[in-house]
Amino acid sequence: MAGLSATVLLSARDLVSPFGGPFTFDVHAGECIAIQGPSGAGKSVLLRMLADLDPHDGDALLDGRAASSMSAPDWRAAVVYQAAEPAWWEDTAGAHFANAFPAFMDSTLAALGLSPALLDTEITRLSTGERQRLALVRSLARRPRVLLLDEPTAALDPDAVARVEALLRDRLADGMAVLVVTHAMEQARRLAQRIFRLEHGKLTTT
Ligand SMILES: Nc1ncnc2c1ncn2[C@@H]1O[C@H](COP(=O)(O)OP(=O)(O)OP(=O)(O)O)[C@@H](O)[C@H]1O
Repeated sequence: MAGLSATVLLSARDLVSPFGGPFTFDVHAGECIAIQGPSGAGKSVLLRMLADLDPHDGDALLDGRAASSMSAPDWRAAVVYQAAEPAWWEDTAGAHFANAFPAFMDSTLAALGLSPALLDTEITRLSTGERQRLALVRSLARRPRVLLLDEPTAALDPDAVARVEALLRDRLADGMAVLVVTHAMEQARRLAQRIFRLEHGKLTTT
């Protein structure tokens, strides 16, 4: 873990769901952990437990503070989960960014190769890859301490994948932690300091 902060940001403590666990591990500030494993192994459930979105036993801690001692909205503002197929509740992507800083929007859209005009396009008319990158913009606009990404580049071409990874590296350098579920071993090797494998309800480090 050379170059990484020694600061533990997020801790999972005996997290258990009907689909796996107990999971106990620490994530450091600025660290990226990739999670791999077969379809249906429970990778999404693990991320959703960390975001306090799925029922579970055990607890998660942020800066040593237990999720169970915080309100769900406060926890989820700091520990942000991005689904593999994120939901949109307004007609356009732009309507989801009412509170985002213009400078953040300009630089983040440019970094991801997205035209600002896409913000005014109906969500249903956007390509899958455009929606996937706009979902990342939406997640980052919340300024998470920990970002939980569920297959964030599954719909993207190699250039867009490289842009996403570069943007994540920038945020990691600023101290954000990332847990990313990815089936792409090469991506896991490029981004992550540690790679976890989830199979038969158990986590191992590869
Ligand atoms: N709310 C739920 N109710 C019932 N079963 C669920 C629920 N959520 C997840 N599951 C089941 O839990 C198991 C793990 O699902 P999960 O989505 O975490 O798998 P995954 O490892 O992310 O798979 P994939 O790589 O295909 O996305 C699956 O068998 C799924 O059907």
